[in-house]
Amino acid sequence: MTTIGTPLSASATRVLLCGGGELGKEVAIELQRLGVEVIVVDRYANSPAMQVAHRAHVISMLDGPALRAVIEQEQPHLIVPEIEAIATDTLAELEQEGFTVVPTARATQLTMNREGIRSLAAEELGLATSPYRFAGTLSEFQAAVAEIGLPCVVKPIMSSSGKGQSTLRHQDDIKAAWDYAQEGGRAGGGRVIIEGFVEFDYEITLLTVRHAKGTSFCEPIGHLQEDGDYRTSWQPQAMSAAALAASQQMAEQVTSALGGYGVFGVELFIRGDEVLFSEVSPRPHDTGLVTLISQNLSEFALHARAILGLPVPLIRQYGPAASAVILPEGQSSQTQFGNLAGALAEPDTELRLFGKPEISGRRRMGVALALADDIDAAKAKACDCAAKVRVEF
Ligand SMILES: Nc1ncnc2c1ncn2[C@@H]1O[C@H](COP(=O)(O)OP(=O)(O)OP(=O)(O)O)[C@@H](O)[C@H]1O
Ligand SMILES: NCC(=O)N[C@@H]1O[C@H](COP(=O)([O-])[O-])[C@@H](O)[C@H]1O
Ligand SMILES: [Mg+2]
Repeated sequence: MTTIGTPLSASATRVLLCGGGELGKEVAIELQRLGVEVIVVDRYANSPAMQVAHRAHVISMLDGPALRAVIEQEQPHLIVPEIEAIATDTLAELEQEGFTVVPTARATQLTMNREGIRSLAAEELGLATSPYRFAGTLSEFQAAVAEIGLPCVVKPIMSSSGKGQSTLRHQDDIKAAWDYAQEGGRAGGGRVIIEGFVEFDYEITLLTVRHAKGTSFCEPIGHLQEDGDYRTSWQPQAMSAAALAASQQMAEQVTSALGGYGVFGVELFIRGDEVLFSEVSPRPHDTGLVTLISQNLSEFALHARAILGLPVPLIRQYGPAASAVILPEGQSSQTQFGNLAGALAEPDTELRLFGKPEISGRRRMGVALALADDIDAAKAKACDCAAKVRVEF
C-alpha cells in the first residue's frame, strides 16, 4: 500500500479483522493510529476490538456465505484473521477473486488445522517436531497412543488456547482423553493429534515479522502454560547462541513457506541446543502481549506496519519484561475491576483490561505488564500486579 486514505471517505484504507478479541483490539488501535478504517467481525457483540473499531458485524465466521456477504459488502483492502476458527476455504476463494488475506489464505488454512501445519513443518520442511499420529476414531486413537507411548499430549486438530487438550499419562485415561478432545474441538468432534510428550527445558514464542524489506525477529519470549493456556510470559528468554540461531532458522523456514506479510508467533520447544517446532500462529500471539511494554513497536504495531507494507527498520527491546494474565472465573455481564491503585503502585507496571462484555466460567479478561532489572523481578512484578486486581462479578 503506497498511501493511506481518510477513514469513512471514498479514499479510506479499509482493514477487516476476522475476530475481535484482545489481540485484535491492539491491532485495531495500531491501525487507527495510522488512520486506517477498521471493521471488526466476531461471533458476539461488543467484543474488545469492536469497541475501538469504526464498524462491526456479528456473524459466525465459520459460516462461509455469511463471511462472504460481509466481505463483499465492506470491500476491505486487507482481510486480517485474528482467530483460527474461520471459514478459511471462503477466504481462499475470496483471495482468488482479488481480495488480500493476511498473511495468505493458504497460511490460514494450514494453521487452522494441526494436521496441515504439522505435515508442512515435519514432512515437507523436515523440521524436528515431537513424534505424532492422527486419529479419527477411538480405536485409531488407541492404536496411535500405543505407537507413540506414554506420556503423550492429545489435542483436537482444530482447537486453540488448550481447549480439548490433555496429557495422557496412564492407560486408564485413554477414554477420558478421547472424550475430552471430542468435546473441546471448535468444530465439534473429530480428528485429534497425539504427540509424544516433550521434556523441554523451556519453550519460546519467536515473534517473526515478514515485511516489505525482509524478515525480522523479536527477542525470544519465554512462557509458562497451564492446561494448554498461557499464564505468564517474559522477554528476553535467555538462550544459548546455538539454540537461538536454530530457532531463527526454523522460524524463517516455516514463515517463508507460509508467505505473506505480518507477524507470526512461532512456538518452539528447547532442550539444550536442540529446537523442536511445535506450531505457529500466522498473526500476533497471546504470549506476545508482553511486547506491549517490552518493545518500541509491540507485536501489534509490527503487524499493522507489516501488513500495510510499511518498513520495520528496528525493533528496540527495553530489557527484562513480563506479562501475567488476569484469568478470573465467574458469571457476569458487568464485571468490575477494583484495587487498581494497588495493582499499579509499583513503577513500570501497566494494565490492559480487555472490556469483554461477559464472563461465563474462566476467561482471560486482562493482562498485567511489567519492566524490571531482571526477568525474575519482572515476572514477580507482573504476577503481583495481576493478583492485586480485584475482580467482582
Ligand atoms: N508435545 C508436547 N509436549 C509437551 N508439552 C506440550 C506438547 N504439546 C503442547 N504442550 C504444552 O501445551 C501448550 C499448548 O499447546 P499448543 O500450543 O499446541 O495448544 P494450543 O491450543 O494451540 O494453544 P494456543 O492456541 O494458546 O497456542 C504448549 O505451549 C506446551 O506448554
Ligand atoms: N491463544 C489464542 C488467543 O489468545 N486468542 C485471543 O483470544 C480471543 C478469544 O478470547 P475469548 O475466548 O475470551 O473470547 C481471540 O479473539 C484472540 O484475541
Ligand atoms: Mg500454542
